[in-house]
Amino acid sequence: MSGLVLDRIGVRFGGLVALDGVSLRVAPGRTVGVIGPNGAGKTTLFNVVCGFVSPTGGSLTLDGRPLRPRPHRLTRLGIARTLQGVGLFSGLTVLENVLVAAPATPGERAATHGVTAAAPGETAATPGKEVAPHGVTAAAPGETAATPGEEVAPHGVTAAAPGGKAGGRDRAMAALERCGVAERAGDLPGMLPYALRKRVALARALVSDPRILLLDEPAGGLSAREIDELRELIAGLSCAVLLVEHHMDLVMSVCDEILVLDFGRPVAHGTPDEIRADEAVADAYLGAAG
Ligand SMILES: Nc1ncnc2c1ncn2[C@@H]1O[C@H](COP(=O)(O)OP(=O)(O)OP(=O)(O)O)[C@@H](O)[C@H]1O
Repeated sequence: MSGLVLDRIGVRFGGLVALDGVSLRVAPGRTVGVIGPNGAGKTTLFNVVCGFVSPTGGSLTLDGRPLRPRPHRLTRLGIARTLQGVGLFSGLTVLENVLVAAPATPGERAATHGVTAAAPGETAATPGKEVAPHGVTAAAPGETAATPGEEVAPHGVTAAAPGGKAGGRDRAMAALERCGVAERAGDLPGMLPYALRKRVALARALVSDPRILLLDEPAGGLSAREIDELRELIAGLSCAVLLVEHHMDLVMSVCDEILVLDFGRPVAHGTPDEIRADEAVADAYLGAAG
C-alpha cells in the first residue's frame, strides 16, 4: 500500500496515554488533517512519524515497507516537516537556510537529515519568537530570534553547505520560487515578515522533494489573506501531506480527510463534511475551537 500508514499506534509517557489506537493512511497526493484540543496528541503523532518518540504499540509502514523513522534519516526516507513556529537559522541567508536541506542531485537526499524536524515537546512559536530547531545537526544551541547583524554561528554548516553544489542551489532557488520568496534569497530571516519566514521554512521542507510532508500549524500567526495564500500552496502540493492545524477553515478546505483526536484517542475520521456533521467532534473540539 503506497503512502504512509499508521496502524493502531499507541504512545505512553509513564502513566499518561498520549496516543491510543491511532490509525491513518496518507496516500500520495492526499492531504490528511489531524485536529483536536490542546494535549490531544497531535504533536506526539508527528513525533512518532519523525522518530523522536517510539510508539509503545502499533506499527508504521511507508510504501508498504516497515518504517522505523530516525530523526537523522528523515529526508533520506522522503519525510520532511515544518515546525510550529519557523525554526530558521538566524545567521544564514534565506537561500542558505534552504540549501542545508537541498540534495545536490535529483533523487539524492540532503546531507542534513532531519533538518526540518522539531524536538519533541517543542511549543508554538509566536511571531517574533523563533524556536530553535533543537536536535537539528546544524543548529546552534539556544539559537534565538534573528536580527540583522546578529549572526549566530550555525555549527556544522560551513561555506560549503551540504547541497551547496550548483544542482542543490538550483533546487533551493526553485523551492523558494515555488513558495514566492525567491526575491528574498539573499536576506537574513530576521529581515523578513513572519509570513515570509514561514514560506522559507516551507521551501526548506519542499526542497528535498519529500514523499511525506508534515505541516505543523502552518497557519499559526498568519493573517486571513496569508492563510488564503497558504491554502493555495498546500492545494498545489503533489506529495502526501499530514497537517496539524487549529485553523478550521484551512483544515476544512484543504484536507481530503480529517482525523480527530481527543485525549490521544481517535473520536472521528472522515471527510470534512462528515467531520462537520459529527456531534462527538462538536462536543470534543469544534465547539471549543469555534
Ligand atoms: N515527552 C513527553 N513526556 C511526557 N508527556 C508528554 C510528552 N510529550 C507530550 N506529552 C503529553 O502527551 C499529551 C499529548 O501532548 P501533545 O503535545 O502531543 O498534544 P497536542 O495535541 O500536540 O497539543 P497542542 O495542540 O497543545 O500542541 C499531553 O498530555 C502532553 O502533556
